Amino acid sequence: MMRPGLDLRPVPFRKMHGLGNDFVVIDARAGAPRVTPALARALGDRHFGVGFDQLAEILDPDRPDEAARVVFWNPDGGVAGACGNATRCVARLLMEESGADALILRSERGPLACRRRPDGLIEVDMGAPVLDWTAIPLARPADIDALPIEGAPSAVGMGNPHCVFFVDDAEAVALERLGPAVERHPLFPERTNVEFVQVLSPGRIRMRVWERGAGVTLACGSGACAAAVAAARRGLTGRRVEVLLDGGALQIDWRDEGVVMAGPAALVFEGRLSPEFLAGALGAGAPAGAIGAEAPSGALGAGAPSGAGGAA
Ligand SMILES: N[C@H](CCC[C@H](N)C(=O)O)C(=O)O
Repeated sequence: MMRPGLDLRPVPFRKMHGLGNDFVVIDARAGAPRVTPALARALGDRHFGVGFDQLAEILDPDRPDEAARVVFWNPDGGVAGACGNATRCVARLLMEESGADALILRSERGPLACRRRPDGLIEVDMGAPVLDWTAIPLARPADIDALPIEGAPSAVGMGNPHCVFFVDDAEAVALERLGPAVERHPLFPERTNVEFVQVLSPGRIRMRVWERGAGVTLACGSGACAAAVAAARRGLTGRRVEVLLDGGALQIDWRDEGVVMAGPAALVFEGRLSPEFLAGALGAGAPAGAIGAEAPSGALGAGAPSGAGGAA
């Protein structure tokens, strides 16, 4: 039931995807109400909500040279420190809005330089890989190129943790069985995204992914970056590779300045979340300034990171 006094105006959103890794994008700039963990969970439900692999929330920049800040939510209500495919989608939207061919977004991990290439693909510098076990993070010191887990996977951070297995046949991997077990392996205190990689040639790899807080997805940009770094560190590939995902291909180039990813960003539809959906999703409890609150006044809703067990 809708409480009298609740401000449940329709909330505009966009549905986008990068290689079938799909996103709801909510523009919370200019004091618009913020996303909460409860809204992310309700909206992420593919039957009772809209459904997404991640929700990208666009916030006002806090530096004049940056276009916006962006927060990535998983459907379990947790926050992800990085999302490569959604970064390209948000970059595309804001480039179309401003007419610029390049801009800087800021995520939890820092600035992300984005540009539109002449071939129409969106390119993002995802930053340097995190190769220090404390920062990935791992629970204890370990060789990040051969973790003490069956299959001796690699660990790489891209603003979020990744555990990369090298396999002979990526198609044969039981992703839905292995993914959740590795996601919650005690070596990863904030849980982890899980990639299975088959090296096809020094310039091409095949990858399938299980995402922390989301499950099997058709593509993962940060995961493709992590896989490319892990493969190059093992000498299996060069530093430039094409990564073939279930939803299509990404180009990854591990340069001195960072891991540069290029791929498409697609807009599917624009819609509005109905007051009825919001009332059911949020019940009586949205904090001030959040979507569904009594008095949206710009206060920030707080989300616990997926990794900190924020998903209830
Ligand atoms: N799909 C995203 C990554 C989401 C990672 C998220 N599942 C996490 O908890 O870190 C990408 O394109 O990079």
